[in-house]
Amino acid sequence: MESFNNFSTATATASAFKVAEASVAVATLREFVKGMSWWTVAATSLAILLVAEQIRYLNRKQGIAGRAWTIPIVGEFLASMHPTFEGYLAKWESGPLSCVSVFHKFVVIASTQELSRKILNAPAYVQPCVVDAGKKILKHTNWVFLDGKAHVEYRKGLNNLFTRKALGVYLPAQEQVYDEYFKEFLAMSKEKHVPYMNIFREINVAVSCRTFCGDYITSAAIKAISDDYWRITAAMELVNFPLVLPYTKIWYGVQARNRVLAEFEASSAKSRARMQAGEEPNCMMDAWIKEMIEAKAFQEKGDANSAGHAPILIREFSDSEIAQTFLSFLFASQDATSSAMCWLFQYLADRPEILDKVREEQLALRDGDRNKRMDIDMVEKMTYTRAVVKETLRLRPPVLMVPYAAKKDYPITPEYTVPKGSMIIPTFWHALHDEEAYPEPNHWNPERWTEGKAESFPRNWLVFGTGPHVCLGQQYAVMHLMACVGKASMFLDWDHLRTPTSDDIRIFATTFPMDDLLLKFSERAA
Ligand code: HEM
Repeated sequence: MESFNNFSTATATASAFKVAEASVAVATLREFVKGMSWWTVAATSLAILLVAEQIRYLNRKQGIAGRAWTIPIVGEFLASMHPTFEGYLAKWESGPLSCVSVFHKFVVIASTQELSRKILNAPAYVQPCVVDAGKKILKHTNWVFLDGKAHVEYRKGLNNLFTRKALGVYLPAQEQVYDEYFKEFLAMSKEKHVPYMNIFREINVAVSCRTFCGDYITSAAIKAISDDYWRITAAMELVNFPLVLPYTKIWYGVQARNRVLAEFEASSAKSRARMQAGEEPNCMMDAWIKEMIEAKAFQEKGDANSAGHAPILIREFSDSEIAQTFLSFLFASQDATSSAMCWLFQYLADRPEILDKVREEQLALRDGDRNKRMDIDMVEKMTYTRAVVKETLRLRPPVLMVPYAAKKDYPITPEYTVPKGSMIIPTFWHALHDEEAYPEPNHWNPERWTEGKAESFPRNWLVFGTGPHVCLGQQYAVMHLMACVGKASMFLDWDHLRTPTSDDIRIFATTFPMDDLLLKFSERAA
């Protein structure tokens, strides 16, 4: 007890001294400031803040690559407004871990396969980071913002939409869209080469809407969604005005989002009625709603579903939740799939000997009859066409990086800890251009997937990410690209007008040919 009292007295005395010291310091500072003009006070405060900013930056940076000092206040904001591929590459090549600062945000970039995989598989430390505009457009209630167990649970309920059986159900609607658009391709570029980047964006919206909503959605509504989607992409800026004021980009984006959601919600209601009437599913909404109905029946009566297994009822989802989920799919798929389609048509036009091999495979799979409709068995046997798609995705990955946020201090290497609150970005370029896995990595060589050793390096295949947030639609995306280009090879010839920038990469959410891809289509003789 005695020693406790002594300790308390000593502590109280020390505290009293500290208070006295602090009061003296404040008084001295006050005297010092008194002799200064307001301008001097303001300038001194600013100088202190700027020095503190640099110290903070250096403390976070430690030994990793990056500027020796950060640009005051804005950091690398201006460079981030107009990103170039060459700028990104220089950053990735500067070190396995590098950093930038944008306003107050500290950003760590990982460029090696090992570090990128490590981040994507570290849900205890990181979670996906969506720009502020993303939350406004997709709505805060969207499932993509869930983390940890809640995310895993929600995702489980969506896996059934991408099974082999389900993918087969969506194919007829997809093929119908290819038929319609191929006619448009022929009409559009009859006279001369035209830029196809936007046209490919449009066909991908149409394929997505038909796959998600089947015939519940009209062609006019799909066209409107395609136009609206531009507004959604345009609103996705790194930094937006914080309020949704009328006639700003973000406001147009939110209006567009509302129209898309209204269409998807109405489709979900129609699908629910048709599935409740016991009809066959032919789109993703049908597949989801049918699974829910069957799971409920199983809970109530113990009936196995039509596939003979006991379905799991995660929970019942409302039309509004279903619509929001499909909005997230449209958001996740639209730019990436359009990017892949551009490069695919470009490379095949530039290398006719490879296109000939695709044609040979496609015709053989149709037993010599190019009019034969596709089914899942046929698509699965497209070995060479798959190699062409994979090689295109490898050489020109649509998604170059995925921003994550550090939930807590993250000791990513023995030497470096990513500070809590930083943005941390795994990147994919180096993994996908690794000399060992892909000799001559800048050469487009589909054979590396059939005869070469590319398939022996699954850890390098980061096109669709990895870990708990790995792309949900990857099988569907590859199947759609194979089916589309395979069918095009049967009915269309296309010529690419090469320009000096055809192989350069334009960053527009994803990667596109710098010259917007100038193509001319003509009908192919039977
Ligand atoms: C070539 C086309 C595509 C590419 C390159 C691509 C790539 C990616 C990447 C890199 C991620 C992040 C993975 C991670 O954080 O580890 C992702 C996530 C996602 N993708 Fe894709 N994607 C494509 C097409 C699609 C399609 C067609 C759909 C749906 C129909 C889709 C749905 C999603 C969803 C829902 C997520 C988030 C998953 C989650 O957070 O759990 N993607 N995608």
